[in-house]
Amino acid sequence: MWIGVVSLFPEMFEAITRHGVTGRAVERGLLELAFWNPRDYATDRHRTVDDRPYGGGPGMLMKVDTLRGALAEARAGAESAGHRPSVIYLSPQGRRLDQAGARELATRDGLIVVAGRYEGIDERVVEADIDEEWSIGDYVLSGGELPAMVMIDALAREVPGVLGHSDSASEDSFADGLLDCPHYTRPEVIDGHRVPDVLLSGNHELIRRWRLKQSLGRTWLRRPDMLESRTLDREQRKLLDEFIDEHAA
Ligand SMILES: c1cc(-c2cnc[nH]2)ccn1
Repeated sequence: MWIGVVSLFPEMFEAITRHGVTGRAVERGLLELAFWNPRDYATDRHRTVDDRPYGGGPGMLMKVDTLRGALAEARAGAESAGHRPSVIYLSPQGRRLDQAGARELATRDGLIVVAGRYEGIDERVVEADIDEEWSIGDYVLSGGELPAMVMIDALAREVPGVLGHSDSASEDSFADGLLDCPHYTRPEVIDGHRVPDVLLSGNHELIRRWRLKQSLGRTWLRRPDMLESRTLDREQRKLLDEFIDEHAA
């Protein structure tokens, strides 16, 4: 998947281009990131990239001409790579990113992701140049780079071939709308606390049912809202009822 990034700090993205699942996806050509820095489109001696807000008040905005210069080149880059990308702006005013949203974004014919800095960007640029605003949560950060990396990491895992058999996405509970079950690894006992016997049994069907029951139970306890929008099948209903009975006991 082709992703163009407009950012004043492209070097931040080494966190995903040089490490882990996303780093390997880039190496294998399954994920392609290209960067355009508004500072490269500054024409003044100080290479200015911010500007004062009309109406006064604290803080600055991204300078319009340098931002739009980078955006125009990113569009040209997408076109020459044969893509017709959606242009995404990361902001607290956007649609909340969740697993379904990541899955949807992974199907697009490329993305251009705009990472804002300062107090953000001119509203006329949002209206003219941005297709969709997306948020990773209700908090204000120092810029859009970390949210952009969170979004790219989440959608990259949905790109066919990115996750190998050793990765977990197929088991990822969020992938099926539940919280994840507890996980255990060596040693068998930590401070007197043993690994649940079922996980040592070698009985894969019992283990599958235990893990599903734990996911359902955890979701019921910690995120009941996720269950409201979900129809449980017969097995899931039975396992959750068992969990609730055991929890009440
Ligand atoms: C997306 C973007 C942001 C953000 C961008 N710049 C400051 N905060 C916060 C949450 N989700």
